Amino acid sequence: MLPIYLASSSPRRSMLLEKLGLPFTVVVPRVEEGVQEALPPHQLVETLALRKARAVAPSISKGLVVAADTVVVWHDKVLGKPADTREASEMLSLLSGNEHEVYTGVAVIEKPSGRRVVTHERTRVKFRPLTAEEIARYVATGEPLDKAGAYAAQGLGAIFIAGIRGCYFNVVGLPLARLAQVLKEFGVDPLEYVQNN
Ligand SMILES: Cc1cn([C@H]2C[C@H](O)[C@@H](COP(=O)(O)OP(=O)(O)OP(=O)(O)O)O2)c(=O)[nH]c1=O
Repeated sequence: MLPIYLASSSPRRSMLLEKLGLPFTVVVPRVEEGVQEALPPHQLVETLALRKARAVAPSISKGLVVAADTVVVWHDKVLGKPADTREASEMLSLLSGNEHEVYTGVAVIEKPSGRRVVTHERTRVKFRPLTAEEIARYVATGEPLDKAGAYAAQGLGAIFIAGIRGCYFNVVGLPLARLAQVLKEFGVDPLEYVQNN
């Protein structure tokens, strides 16, 4: 099986990829994540995911480089990671009582061939109405600050979620079912690996 390299600094993405049971190595990509507002969200996350995979690919001689990027979208407004606590509060006020979309782009580059697959997954998340006090208390925990849309579905942010339509793992940062389909295109099958190892 081709060795897998996860081009990500996100501990969440590592934990999610571990669920597939495949061995992998983390390589932190050095990229600028400037949000290009002009692109539609699915193109934006695919572009950013590919940029991360490309940043790592030159240092790999043989294997698959996997990268991802996640944004929250509310009414055509792309919400990345909040710059500070004020922006985190603003984002949560927008999401309060509404349904939003979470897009994660996934890029896989095969080395040495350079063959690549880039795709994305979209999940709809409905928030219950939040009070100003709840938002203030949640922001004070620090949890929202390094998360797209200023919440963590896998953390305390779970108490805001009234419902999810689509892949939950996509919300946390890596759409596992979609990724497994892409890995299969490169001859990597988690079920086959588990059976043989
Ligand atoms: C919506 C949501 C996002 N997030 C996280 C996933 C991503 O880590 C982060 C979005 O930022 P990203 O820029 O996608 O990723 P990152 O900078 O954390 O890591 P890297 O680029 O090195 O791979 O938001 C959650 O953990 N839970 C959630 O519910």
